Amino acid sequence: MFAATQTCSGSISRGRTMTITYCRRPQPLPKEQFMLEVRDLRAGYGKREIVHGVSMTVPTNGIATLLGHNGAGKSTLLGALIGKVNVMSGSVTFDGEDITSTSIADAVRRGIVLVPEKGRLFRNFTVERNLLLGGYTVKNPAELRRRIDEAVQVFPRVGERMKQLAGTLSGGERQMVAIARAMMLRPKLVLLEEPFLGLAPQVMQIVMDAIELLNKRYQTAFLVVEHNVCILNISSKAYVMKLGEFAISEDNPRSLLNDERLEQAYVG
Ligand SMILES: Nc1ncnc2c1ncn2[C@@H]1O[C@H](COP(=O)(O)OP(=O)(O)OP(=O)(O)O)[C@@H](O)[C@H]1O
Repeated sequence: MFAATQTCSGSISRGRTMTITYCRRPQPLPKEQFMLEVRDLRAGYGKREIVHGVSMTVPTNGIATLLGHNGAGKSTLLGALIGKVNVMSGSVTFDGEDITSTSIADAVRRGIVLVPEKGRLFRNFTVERNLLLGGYTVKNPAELRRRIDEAVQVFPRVGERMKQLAGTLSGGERQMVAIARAMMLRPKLVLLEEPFLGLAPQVMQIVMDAIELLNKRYQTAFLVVEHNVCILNISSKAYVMKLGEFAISEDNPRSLLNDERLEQAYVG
């Protein structure tokens, strides 16, 4: 549902000049349904602990957002969820099963896909080949083609660039292909790292609309790491990280747009 109710300031840490003129109301979700549940997680590199005992949930079919200043530990936390970063203690439950200290391959097999910052496409492959590689476990060619067609419905621009080398795409197009590629496996949970990074407002809006559409159409849950607070408009849960801990945990993310605690968590 769309609601032209208030404006939304842009990135807190990278300037506050952007204005988005409408907001949406996230659908309320039953509180006890979690796709991902993290309990007292400590994680880091070698003996250096970066994430200091955080607990969080990503609602089933929901969009959770993780905000926080540079170096707060957001990427480290994401990495710990999928076996990229060492978990020191605590637990991670995904879709009702314990996956603490899982491997990346196991996380993918279970339906968790990471879209890293800037998408990390295969630059020397066409857009089409990137999408085909994204669906590498889909053995039925007709099904694979159907999924590409559905990706083009969500991102018409991706359809226009199908034969173009990924390395020649614009930043926005790259982000669209990266998300489309992640969706090829119809994951249960997508971990999205800074999807709005460097995007113009209109392109950012296209990407945000697509996240919301994919979430609704495929019941895919998203955990989005962002600096741009506009993501709060489509979020059903939000966390703000500071120095490896959560300074804020919020069930009504839009309320943070007018909440001094958000700015405090960044600069205080
Ligand atoms: N591979 C690594 N080895 C050792 N330390 C690391 C490694 N990756 C990150 N760090 C350290 O962990 C801390 C948190 O970094 P992290 O990338 O998780 O923060 P972030 O919140 O994602 O920051 P940003 O918003 O800038 O991406 C930083 O002090 C960083 O130097």
